[in-house]
Amino acid sequence: MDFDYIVRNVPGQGANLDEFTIDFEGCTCMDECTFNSCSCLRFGQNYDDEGRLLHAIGSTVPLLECHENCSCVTRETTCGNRVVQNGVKFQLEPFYLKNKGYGLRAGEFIKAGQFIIEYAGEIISRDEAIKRSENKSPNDHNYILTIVEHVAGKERLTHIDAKKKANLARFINHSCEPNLRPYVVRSDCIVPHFGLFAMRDIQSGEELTYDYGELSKEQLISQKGKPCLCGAANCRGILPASLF
Ligand SMILES: C[S@@+](CC[C@H](N)C(=O)[O-])C[C@H]1O[C@@H](n2cnc3c(N)ncnc32)[C@H](O)[C@@H]1O
Repeated sequence: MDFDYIVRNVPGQGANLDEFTIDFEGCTCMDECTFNSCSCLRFGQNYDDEGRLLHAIGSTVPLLECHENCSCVTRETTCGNRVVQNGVKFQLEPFYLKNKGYGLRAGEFIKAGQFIIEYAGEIISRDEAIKRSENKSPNDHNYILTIVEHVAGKERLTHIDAKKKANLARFINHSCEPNLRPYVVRSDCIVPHFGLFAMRDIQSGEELTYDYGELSKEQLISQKGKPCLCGAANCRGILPASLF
């Protein structure tokens, strides 16, 4: 439980600092930012009036929020296209589970589509991610999350290590039948945010979980890996563990 609390990603070993600079052109909306007028919403409206995600579950369209360079910066508390950047709005509670270590649960009722938290940590290079995972014993918890994106025919990997610098998202366990869905979100710079949204209504006290991803080819063949203890009827049996 020993880590420095941060609210958003910070550059770590090997990170490209240029990717953290505020770079995107902003929208020029004089009024409300909507699908018809706002250049940040060219892929579609992101949120409803209550800040709930509108994209269909399973959509791969990138989610772009308004930012520092947008004219709505003067209305940033009311602009409806700023949700992930405004941070956690619900009571979230770390708690101890015998078999999985710590987990995170909802401290209040949360409606489907609401933003819960982003997985924040140190952004590190691929080499550093390999080095850190090699230095870990197989039974240690893994806190390195890799975002895989396909941009213009190329694979783009972002490694987020929440071991030493993190927010409460580091406590969220995997489930093969999760109640949260991750979404890649960008606002001001190239470095993506890993936003977690409620897939359905969540009751106070329910453990929050998301699916850590597909099993790698090697895992599918060998069926080796950490046993998954999510308890879901459709449990795949092992924890998705591939870094890349
Ligand atoms: C990001 S951490 C989650 C928080 C962690 N349980 C803790 O105590 O800090 C990921 C690690 O939690 C454990 N874990 C998460 N989901 C699990 C599951 N469904 N079954 C077994 N272990 C799980 C694994 O050790 C995994 O590497």
